[in-house]
Amino acid sequence: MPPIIETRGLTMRFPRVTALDDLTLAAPPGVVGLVGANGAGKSTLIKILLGLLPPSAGGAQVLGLDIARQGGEIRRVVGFMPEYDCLPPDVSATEFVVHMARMCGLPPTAARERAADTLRHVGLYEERYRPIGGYSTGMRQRVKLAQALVHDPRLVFLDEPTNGLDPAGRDEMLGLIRRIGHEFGISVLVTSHLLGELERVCDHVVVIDGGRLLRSQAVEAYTAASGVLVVEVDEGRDDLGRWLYGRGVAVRPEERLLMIDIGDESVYDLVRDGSAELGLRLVRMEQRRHHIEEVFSVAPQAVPLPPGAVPGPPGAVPGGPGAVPGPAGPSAEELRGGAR
Ligand SMILES: Nc1ncnc2c1ncn2[C@@H]1O[C@H](COP(=O)(O)OP(=O)(O)OP(=O)(O)O)[C@@H](O)[C@H]1O
Repeated sequence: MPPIIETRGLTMRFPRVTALDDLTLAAPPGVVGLVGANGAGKSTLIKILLGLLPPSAGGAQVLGLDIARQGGEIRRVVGFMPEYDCLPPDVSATEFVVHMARMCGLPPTAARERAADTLRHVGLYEERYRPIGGYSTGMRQRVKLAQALVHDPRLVFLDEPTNGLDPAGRDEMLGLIRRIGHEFGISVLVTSHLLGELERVCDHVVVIDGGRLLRSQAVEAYTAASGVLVVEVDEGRDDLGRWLYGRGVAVRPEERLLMIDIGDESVYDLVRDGSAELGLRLVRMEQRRHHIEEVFSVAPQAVPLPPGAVPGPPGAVPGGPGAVPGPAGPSAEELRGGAR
């Protein structure tokens, strides 16, 4: 399937900052996440893709349409939910969304029908007749989403749609985004500075940092199995660690668990045998999966053992290939808190 978005060397220089720096990427149809810390260049990219802001250099296509020459056509087939609140307080959601449908060229009756359907789809019912000024943040986000969908677009750009929502509102919004992509068949480009939430709803995630592309790949590729085996025993963690270490296994403790390098398959048998020989109850043995947050971590590091946990010569615990990445780099929460 052809990409929904393709950029080539896209660059946007403002007088004091380069917001996008030679960005080349291709995003497939489906739900695509665009993640980056505040100021990474997400909103700038959306404005350029809508044909509203001419880039300093490079080019892009959206649904095969060229941003430099076909901005109007792009905006006809793409819906946009902006990050910031831009709703008139003294009209109702129905009036506003009907108005937006009319602006997109729908005749009056079709505009009213589409507005009613769309507001229902985003979960606004009786409230839709009340003035927007009295709405909660969650309701306002839904109105912004409805106006992005009312002209039946093939693709929607959602800029930070979970901003300002409480955990329940966030879950509902994420559920809606998945439905838009998977039930309504509308491709979605959704931005967030929260990596974890994109992991839950997206098929593909693009990560940018300081206007540069860090990574663009399917979500499964971010969360592929790592080379680390996680083992939990109900007691005797250190005994098992020593036992494994004595047989040449690279092992280190982490909280109540043992992290073991999967050198080869025999390590599974060794864990089983060690637990049996020591009379320990094996609670868990599973291959650790990567987290999407690790994109922002620096190179994997060895984590030193707490004194006396698993004895061995100094530096014996391996930090080579397969070592669990250390807690370096900003976490998702730090990314979130960074510039708010
Ligand atoms: N019109 C403008 N003039 C000058 N600088 C701008 C302009 N628009 C954006 N910038 C700068 O470009 C950089 C990228 O901004 P952008 O809004 O695209 O980031 P973002 O990833 O969407 O972050 P946020 O979530 O905070 O909006 C920032 O340093 C911002 O200050």
